[in-house]
Amino acid sequence: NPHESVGKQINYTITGIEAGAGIMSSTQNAMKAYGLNNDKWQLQTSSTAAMTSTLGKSIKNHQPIVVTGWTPHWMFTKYNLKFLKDPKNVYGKAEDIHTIVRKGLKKDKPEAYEMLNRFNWKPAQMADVMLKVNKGEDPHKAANDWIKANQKQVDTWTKGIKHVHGQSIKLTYVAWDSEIASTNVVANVLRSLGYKVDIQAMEVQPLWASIATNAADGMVSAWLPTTQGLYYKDYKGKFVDLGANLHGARVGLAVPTYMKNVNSIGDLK
Ligand SMILES: C[SH](C)CC(=O)O
Repeated sequence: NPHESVGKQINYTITGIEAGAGIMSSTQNAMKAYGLNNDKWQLQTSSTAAMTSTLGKSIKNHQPIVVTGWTPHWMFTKYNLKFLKDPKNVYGKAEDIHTIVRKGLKKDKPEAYEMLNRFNWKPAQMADVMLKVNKGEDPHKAANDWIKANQKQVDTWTKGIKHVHGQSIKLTYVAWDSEIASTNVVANVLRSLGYKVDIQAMEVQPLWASIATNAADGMVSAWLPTTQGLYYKDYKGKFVDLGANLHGARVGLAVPTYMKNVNSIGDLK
């Protein structure tokens, strides 16, 4: 019933992803900041796959829904979505995705360090690989196809770095479509330098712990400064931040564009 408050229409539920994701702590902050925090409101934790499938079903049935959303992500190309304005700037401005490596990597594996330090690409390029994977292509192959189609740019990440033999690299990541794309591209480029590369998916907290405990060599999944700012602070001093590998990402609450009268997070009340 369109005359009911939006909150009532969505059963006071914001459809989220896995609990430890930075977007979830930002959303809890947003619910407090915008007064969506009485006992009726809930932030549903599930997984990225469950969130995108619930989103797809709601859109198919033209139903109202509010999800934790981010770009680059295929959900913004596949569906007509809009971010809700965040006048209190709880989610932060445009986010960057940083490359984080373990202390000591530069000394132990200078070639891998150098390549990881140079890795950088644009949101549209990440979205390219993501869309191929979403269409069912194997991530390793989708990454390889992208590398072949962008060989000149990829060569700038390895130019002058000598080939290695008999060395391995362990990359960790979170199985968000965005990081499946970036981690597979980086893994394939490291393989082209001669490394044996193992990539392992996990939740955000173990991801940061894997670098801080030297269990892994590096990761390209750090959404900063706001989204994973808590982890950055918790593990300060136990990792090396190689800076942004992608600028202009964005995190927030998103709704289908057919929810005409909802344009700011405050409109949900
Ligand atoms: C789901 S966003 C890509 C990143 C995060 O929430 O930590």
